[in-house]
Amino acid sequence: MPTPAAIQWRDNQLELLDQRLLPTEIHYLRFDSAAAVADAIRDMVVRGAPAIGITAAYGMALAARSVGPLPSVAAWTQALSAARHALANSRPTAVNLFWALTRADQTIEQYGNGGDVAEALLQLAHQLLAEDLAINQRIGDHGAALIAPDSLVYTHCNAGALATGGYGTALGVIRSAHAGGKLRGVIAGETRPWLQGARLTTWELMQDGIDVSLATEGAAGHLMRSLKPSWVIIGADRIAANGDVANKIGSYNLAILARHHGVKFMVAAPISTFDPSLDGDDIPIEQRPGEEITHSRGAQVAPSNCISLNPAFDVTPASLIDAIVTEYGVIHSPSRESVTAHLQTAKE
Ligand SMILES: CSC[C@H]1O[C@H](OP(=O)(O)O)[C@H](O)[C@@H]1O
Repeated sequence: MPTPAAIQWRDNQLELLDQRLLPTEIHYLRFDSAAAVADAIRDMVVRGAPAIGITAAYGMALAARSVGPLPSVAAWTQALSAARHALANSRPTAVNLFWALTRADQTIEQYGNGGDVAEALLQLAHQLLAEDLAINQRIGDHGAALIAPDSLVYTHCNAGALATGGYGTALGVIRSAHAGGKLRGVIAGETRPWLQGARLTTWELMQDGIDVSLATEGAAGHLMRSLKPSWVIIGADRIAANGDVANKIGSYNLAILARHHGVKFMVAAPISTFDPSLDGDDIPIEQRPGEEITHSRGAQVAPSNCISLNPAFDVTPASLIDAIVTEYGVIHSPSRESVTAHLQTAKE
């Protein structure tokens, strides 16, 4: 059975697959307001950089639809600015969210406050959702071309269909490599504290019939040393001008281990994940509630009032990355110069 859609528009309402319940329960929540959508992003009902961006676009469409026919300019402006503020403050690291809001701004500017804006924003969200699937299939094929036959690969967190408009970025590469008969197997790191690897990635790959083994993050060094995977393949939440990459916490650890063990390191992401306005050291890193560490699936696993540190992302320097794969091709040995050149190619 293919992975169910993370995002869908049905019966004139936004439906989000509640990823907090996976893999044991498939349940969609329905949304009719931007504020509720912002809460869903913050609470990780939906997660994953591209999926967050697409969902934010639907949130803006819901805000425009909520204003009703012939609103006053003040009512219109208040509704859309409140929606944009709530969505922009839901999660800080995935730049796709802000890229999608910019696309919504452009749509609103193009239509003014006429009646068509709600429909135009809804069509924008549909377009971003449909485009993302095609983009991921291109990313998958570009990345799979780098993988030699009979390869074992390691992946972290979930950069799959559930994190995108479908197919996935890192898992898109894995799906395309599997389709090409190149994979000996996949090791999926569980990815504490939210367990995207254990709960989402193993679930996606098993449903596709792809040989996947779940491991704790703590085992990564031992497995690289003993099983010698060819690649570590991850997604991204923000790629900076100098080629540094923000991704799920633990990615930086894997990059250091990979370099030490001669394992190549690949980042798979769409162009909408690039942020040329800053370098890696300036990427905002989301700090999430300590309860995500002191409790696991509701069960307390640390002393009450235990002080905890829960950064949701880290930044891997470009020097530890062998390839960044986008829908436009591959940036080998990323640097400020090669990233700039790639983004220029994408604009042409
Ligand atoms: C396809 S990008 C997915 C990206 O997002 C994940 O973070 P989160 O689950 O907290 O949204 C992780 O960083 C993945 O690589």
